[in-house]
Amino acid sequence: MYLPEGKSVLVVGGAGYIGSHMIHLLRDLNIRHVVLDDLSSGHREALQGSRLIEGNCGDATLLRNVFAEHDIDAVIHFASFIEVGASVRNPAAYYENNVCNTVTLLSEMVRADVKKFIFSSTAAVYGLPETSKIDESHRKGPINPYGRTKLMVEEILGDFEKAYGLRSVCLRYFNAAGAHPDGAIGENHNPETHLIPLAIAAAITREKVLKVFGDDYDTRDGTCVRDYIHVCDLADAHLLALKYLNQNEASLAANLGNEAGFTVLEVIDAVSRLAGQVPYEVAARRDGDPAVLVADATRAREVLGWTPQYTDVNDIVSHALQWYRKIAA
Ligand SMILES: NC(=O)c1ccc[n+]([C@@H]2O[C@H](COP(=O)([O-])OP(=O)(O)OC[C@H]3O[C@@H](n4cnc5c(N)ncnc54)[C@H](O)[C@@H]3O)[C@@H](O)[C@H]2O)c1
Ligand SMILES: O=c1ccn([C@@H]2O[C@H](COP(=O)(O)OP(=O)(O)O[C@H]3O[C@H](CO)[C@H](O)[C@H](O)[C@H]3O)[C@@H](O)[C@H]2O)c(=O)[nH]1
Repeated sequence: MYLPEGKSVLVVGGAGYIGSHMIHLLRDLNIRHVVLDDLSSGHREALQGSRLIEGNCGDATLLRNVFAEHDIDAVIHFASFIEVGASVRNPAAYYENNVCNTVTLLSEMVRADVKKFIFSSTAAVYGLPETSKIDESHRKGPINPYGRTKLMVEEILGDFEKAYGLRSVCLRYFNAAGAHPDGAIGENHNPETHLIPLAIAAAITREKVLKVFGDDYDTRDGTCVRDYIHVCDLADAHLLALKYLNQNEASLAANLGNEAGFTVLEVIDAVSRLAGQVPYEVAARRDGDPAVLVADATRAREVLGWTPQYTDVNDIVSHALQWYRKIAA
């Protein structure tokens, strides 16, 4: 249903946060897979024994060997640099890794006649929202280099489909959060910039005060609203995207979010209830932060048949908390 008999999926960036949850799911379902990751931000132990080829997806020679040795039917591409602020300070590194290396990967796929691709895109391709919920037809206007790298790859994918017949599913995640409920894997970024793990660390260690970036936005309490989506629900959507590419002739772009927004202060409240009081102070706005980002994920539900399982923010926070306690122990 997901792959033709005997074939494998290549998971690029599978040792990272979201990628490792994909690998966990593939292993649970006995779906053949191999991981390519340069471990620039990923963790070998997050693979829990799945096969790792250590290397960069911009290395054409390595890719040629990977495609020659493994019977790959599809590629899921999680590998990229992910920090909006760093992309503003060092755009060259972001265009190099997120765009140039991806073009090399795509070109080697075409050379090896591998024509199915699932891409980690982002809500950041939309830029400043013009509607309360964002659907896929919303105007694209990224406001930082990170978002532009993702939109560029989406456009490149359109050209590769026309020219070479390479089909893709671009999954535009909103805010990935949470950890595997079995406690085995979770978010381990260094430096960590994401709200939920930082709020948990502040509550547990009480060493650092969480900075709330702005309380003068036009929202119900003045802080930014985001759509937090559980990382296991993201992994499920990739599986459905594999099925989609196996059963359809078309490409697709789909939002992945819970269609509900939480303010920064509401997230702090949820963390405070589960982990203890979060020490915080209001700081200046962070550059490049839209006030509200909430998904309309109708297309993922209707076309892919996706139903998120962990829609309660308390589940998202409690899974992240369980993971935090494990790595802090
Ligand atoms: N975390 C989020 O909230 C979020 C939201 C929207 C989109 N995304 C996208 O999802 C993807 C995964 O995000 P994440 O949070 O798991 O990030 P992550 O940094 O945890 O994982 C990325 C993985 O890719 C690897 N990698 C990076 N460049 C590589 C290269 N050139 N060759 C081989 N491996 C390479 C890293 O070592 C790491 O294991 C990224 O593309 C990101 O842009 C993430
Ligand atoms: O210490 C912090 C960290 C975050 N925030 C706020 O919390 C919200 C969420 O911030 P995150 O850094 O957790 O996530 P982002 O919304 O900035 O970005 C995430 O989602 C984007 C898409 O919406 C991109 O894909 C990006 O890669 C991904 O990290 C934002 O309003 C941010 O200003 C704080 O107030 N204090």
